[in-house]
Amino acid sequence: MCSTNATDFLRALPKCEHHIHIEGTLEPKMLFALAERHNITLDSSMYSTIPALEERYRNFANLDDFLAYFNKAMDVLLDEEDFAALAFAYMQRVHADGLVHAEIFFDPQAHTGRGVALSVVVNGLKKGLKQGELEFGISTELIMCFVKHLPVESALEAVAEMKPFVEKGDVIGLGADSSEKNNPPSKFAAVYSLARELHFPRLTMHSGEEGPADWVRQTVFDLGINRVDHGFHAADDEKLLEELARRETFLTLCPLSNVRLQVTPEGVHQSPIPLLLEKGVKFSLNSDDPAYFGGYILDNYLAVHAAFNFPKPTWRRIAQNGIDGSWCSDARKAELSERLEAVMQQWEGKEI
Ligand code: HPA
Ligand SMILES: [Zn+2]
Repeated sequence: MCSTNATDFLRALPKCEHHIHIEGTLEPKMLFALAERHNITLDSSMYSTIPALEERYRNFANLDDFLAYFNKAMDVLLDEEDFAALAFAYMQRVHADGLVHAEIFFDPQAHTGRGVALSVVVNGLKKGLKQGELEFGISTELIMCFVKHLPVESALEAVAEMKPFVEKGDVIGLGADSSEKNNPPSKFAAVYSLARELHFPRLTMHSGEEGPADWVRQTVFDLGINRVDHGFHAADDEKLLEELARRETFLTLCPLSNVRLQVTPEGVHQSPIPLLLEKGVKFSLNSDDPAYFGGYILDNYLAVHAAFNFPKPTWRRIAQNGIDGSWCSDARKAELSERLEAVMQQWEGKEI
């Protein structure tokens, strides 16, 4: 548990989120409501009641167990309005947490594979995000992820299909998510080569969530990707950490996700966050799939504070690194840095 002061301070910190799957914000309540709206009969062996589903979400055995639910739930997302509502609900929720900038993943193959047009997905998401930006002043970007469980050819097609949306600036980058088991980063080198050819401005990849430190090494050294989503197991290799610090590789950590997916089964205190700070590896704190993992962005900050009780200067450093590591304009970064400075001044001399 965190004190009221710590909660207020962490809420006030201008926070940036770089690892959030929009499909992972589909709350059970919205899932059931959309199923009803579209006359979809949910599979009763997975979806009986909202409380039963919430309870099931507390008991994931591993990443693949979670992915079965994550991928099934999306069946209720069908039209532009659904995607817009999903994106706007996320913006509304994180505004209350003090989020100021979000870089948001989505899985185009998971939708086009069900017959939903790519334009429906991107235009719907953009609509919801734009409404949220206007109402709450949160800046956002979209990053497509290809899914590692489908063939490389499918990922190549998905990247090629995204080209017009990248040219318009609607999508700024490529990531990779889904099942890590048996899917080393090197398998996907051609997908990133194509993204570079098509001038995707930004590249990232889920790596080292369940996979070993060596796969983080492959991601950064062999594929030349300098942002790593999770990157958790890099912490098993101190030499690698030193190299990541030297290269200013940015890790997007997800503390509550790691607990729910049994990466840190006993709690956030098992996270290597203090070691990363000591080694100078830059990272942000993120919610990953908040509807499934028991918390949005502030809950993740609070869980880290409950585990490590960091002093204010450490929190300032984490927040500043989150701003500096963002894929927004320098002007936006300067604005957010000023906001951080103002919050630190307000809190000067106060205990957290
Ligand atoms: O944490 C994750 N890892 C891999 N794939 C995912 N898809 C949604 N969340 C995740
Ligand atoms: Zn993720």
